[in-house]
Amino acid sequence: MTLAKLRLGVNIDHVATIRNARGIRHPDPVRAAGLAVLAGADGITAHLREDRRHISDEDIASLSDVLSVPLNLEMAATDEMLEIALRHKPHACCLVPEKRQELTTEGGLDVAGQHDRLLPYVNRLNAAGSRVSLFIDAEKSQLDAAISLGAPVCEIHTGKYCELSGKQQEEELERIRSAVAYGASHGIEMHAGHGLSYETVAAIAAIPEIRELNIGHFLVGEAIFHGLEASIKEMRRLMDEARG
Ligand SMILES: CC(=O)[C@@H](O)[C@H](O)COP(=O)(O)O
Ligand SMILES: NCC(=O)COP(=O)(O)O
Repeated sequence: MTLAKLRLGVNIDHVATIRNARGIRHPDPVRAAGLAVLAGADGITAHLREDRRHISDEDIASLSDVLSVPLNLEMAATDEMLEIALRHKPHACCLVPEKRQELTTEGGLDVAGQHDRLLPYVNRLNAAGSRVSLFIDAEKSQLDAAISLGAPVCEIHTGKYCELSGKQQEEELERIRSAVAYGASHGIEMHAGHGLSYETVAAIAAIPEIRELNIGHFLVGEAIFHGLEASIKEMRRLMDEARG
């Protein structure tokens, strides 16, 4: 069976990580976003962290001005980030958890535990016309909370799946499959991402109800060896192959 084509959102955060290592303008993540689009990205994802360790406010302003494809702004649920999102009105806003000391986003947003705190963020972003996405672990309780909040999209955190191996990885994959099926059956558009690579993408891409994958760190790393365009094209090929 051939499944509907998956969208690929290319996350350009770690182009900015390299730029920021020198505090200069090169390499420019906005230029990388343009190349990613030419290579077949259906959208661009950027995480404006509260500590601005990679993407900057100026990057978000430039991406909002120049992108020809949808921008998915990943952000913590804070008043500062809400104000920025309402100013730029990106196509999508993905609410993610943040910890100051973490190296990367360690887990999903605890939507079930913060329902009432998150409600005004979801409502204001929905009202502004941005598609609200909640970055969550593969748990039914989190999806129930997302449904009750009226979020149209959930993105399942695939980081744990990517780090595990053998039976544990298979069990996590099964948890992701059931969560995706559950969310989709309740009308949520299901996305997935975090830590995906050539080795891990196929099993996730083959989950029929998933509509979009967001992939960044691996692609930026692989670009060092094969170039950004070739790396994105290979990821696209693996995703298409997994859809049959
Ligand atoms: C929320 C998420 O998954 C992405 O933001 C991705 O992790 C890249 O940003 P970090 O590596 O800074 O977490
Ligand atoms: N939301 C996941 C994302 O945007 C990309 O994560 P990664 O591939 O950089 O780990």
